Amino acid sequence: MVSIREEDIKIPLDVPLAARETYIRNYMEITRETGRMMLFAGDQKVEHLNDDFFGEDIPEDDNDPEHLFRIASKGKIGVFATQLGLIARYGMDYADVPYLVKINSKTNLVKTKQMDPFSNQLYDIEQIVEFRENSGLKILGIGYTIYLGSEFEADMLNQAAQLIYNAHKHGLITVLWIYPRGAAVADEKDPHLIAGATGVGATLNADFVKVNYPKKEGEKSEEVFKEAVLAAGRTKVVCAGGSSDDSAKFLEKLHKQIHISGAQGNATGRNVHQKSLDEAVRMCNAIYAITIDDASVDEALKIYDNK
Ligand SMILES: O=P(O)(O)OC[C@H]1O[C@](O)(COP(=O)(O)O)[C@@H](O)[C@@H]1O
Repeated sequence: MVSIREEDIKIPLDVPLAARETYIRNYMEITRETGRMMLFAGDQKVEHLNDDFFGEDIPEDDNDPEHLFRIASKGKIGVFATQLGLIARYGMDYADVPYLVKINSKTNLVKTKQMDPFSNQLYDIEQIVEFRENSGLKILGIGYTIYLGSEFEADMLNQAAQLIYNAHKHGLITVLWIYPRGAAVADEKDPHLIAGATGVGATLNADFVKVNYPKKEGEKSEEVFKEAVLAAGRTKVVCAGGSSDDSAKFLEKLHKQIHISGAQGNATGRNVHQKSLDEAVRMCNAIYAITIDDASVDEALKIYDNK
């Protein structure tokens, strides 16, 4: 198992003295004292409407938002990311879950070819901090999506910068989802562009930046992804999971992202929740084993197969 000590954490200098202890506590909890993050992404009810939750090959359980909370409480995770509204509705029954509030979201109804994407901020940090105090829940961090290259890029960069500055003031951990997208973007998964995105995450002072796994004809993703990890410097890089894949293939890919590319965790949604509760929990535990316990793919598969 990889582990870090409190003194290993490079606390960003916009965290004021009074919030340093909270920042350290949140960082240790979100990374389970390893420096790596396993983020369970449950923000798709806005991002993809009901497409990810209902339909062929998706178990009925998934159509109920509580499925996400059941997984987050029964499975091993670092943090569960979703919108504040869902946390407020279900948090009383899932008080042990570590939460990350996704501050902006947009649906997939307006297509990129119709209009460049813009995801506006839903809450400010003062409200998140108020919610943390009123609910007593473990609100460890915030997340925000930037569509780099969109004609609304400047607004999203500005909101992200302000949110991170204010979040750090209160000791909250910050995760940026950065997806190059819009008319100006020819290839969203171009490795060099993804490296540009993680570099932007670093300049905005995000603790973690979440990107799509790069793809390049004739190259291995785990190799070309190294550019993005390096470009992020002290900001840690994690990958989105993408649409549901064969579980063994997914775990192998994750192992390579961490051990070949240098990613510091993962941020997975559909590959976990588009399963029955029992299978989703086993998948969480297998992902956690690779991310946090440094397990091999075989060891993780045994956990997934319940052997
Ligand atoms: O690329 P898209 O379709 O906008 O997807 C965005 C979604 O992907 C995620 O970043 C990761 O979720 P998945 O693991 O299901 O891909 C979600 O947090 C977000 O809702």
